[in-house]
Amino acid sequence: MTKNSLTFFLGGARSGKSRLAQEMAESQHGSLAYLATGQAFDAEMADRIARHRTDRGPRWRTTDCPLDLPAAIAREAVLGNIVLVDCLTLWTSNLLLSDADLPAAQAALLAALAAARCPVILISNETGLGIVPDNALARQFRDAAGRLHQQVAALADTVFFVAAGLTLRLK
Ligand SMILES: Nc1nc2c(ncn2[C@@H]2O[C@H](COP(=O)(O)OP(=O)(O)OP(=O)(O)O)[C@@H](O)[C@H]2O)c(=O)[nH]1
Repeated sequence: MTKNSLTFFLGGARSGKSRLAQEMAESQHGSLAYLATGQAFDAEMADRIARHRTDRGPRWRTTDCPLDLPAAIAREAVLGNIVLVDCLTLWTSNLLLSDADLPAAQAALLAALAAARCPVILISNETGLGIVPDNALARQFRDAAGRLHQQVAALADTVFFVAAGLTLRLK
């Protein structure tokens, strides 16, 4: 990982991608910034978030950014921290559910990533491998996530696909 490298971990739910991404960040010297897009809408998610916080330990500083992820990346980049974004999937779904301008938000994210002068590691769920969802919102989500993944992967220096705790290097 170089000073301003961009690394992208893409994989299924519970594939191990968060652990692998965290280990990569923790192997570096420097301050660690965790940008969380998840929101505790119910007790199960609150519980999961609490466990993740404990597992990450005191070296990490966490910022919640369910919507304004590009600004959060820009702030951390100024500080020169190692930035881990978990995850683009929930960010996309948060934007869709809040009726935000998705193409504009995605363009702002790509601009923030291109401008960042610090190592950034991004995590996202590959949700596009199943059959066509039968509701319109799910299809909109799947298409938006797929398009974003292509753009992030094009910008990234390194891209891993994660399955069963193992990585396949795509780029
Ligand atoms: N708000 C908030 N969300 C968090 C925090 N820690 C983790 N999360 C969210 O938890 C989610 C990841 O957790 P899981 O759903 O258990 O992981 P997963 O991606 O399915 O599983 P793996 O592939 O094994 O990483 C991400 O969407 C994060 O945003 C936190 O401190 N605050």
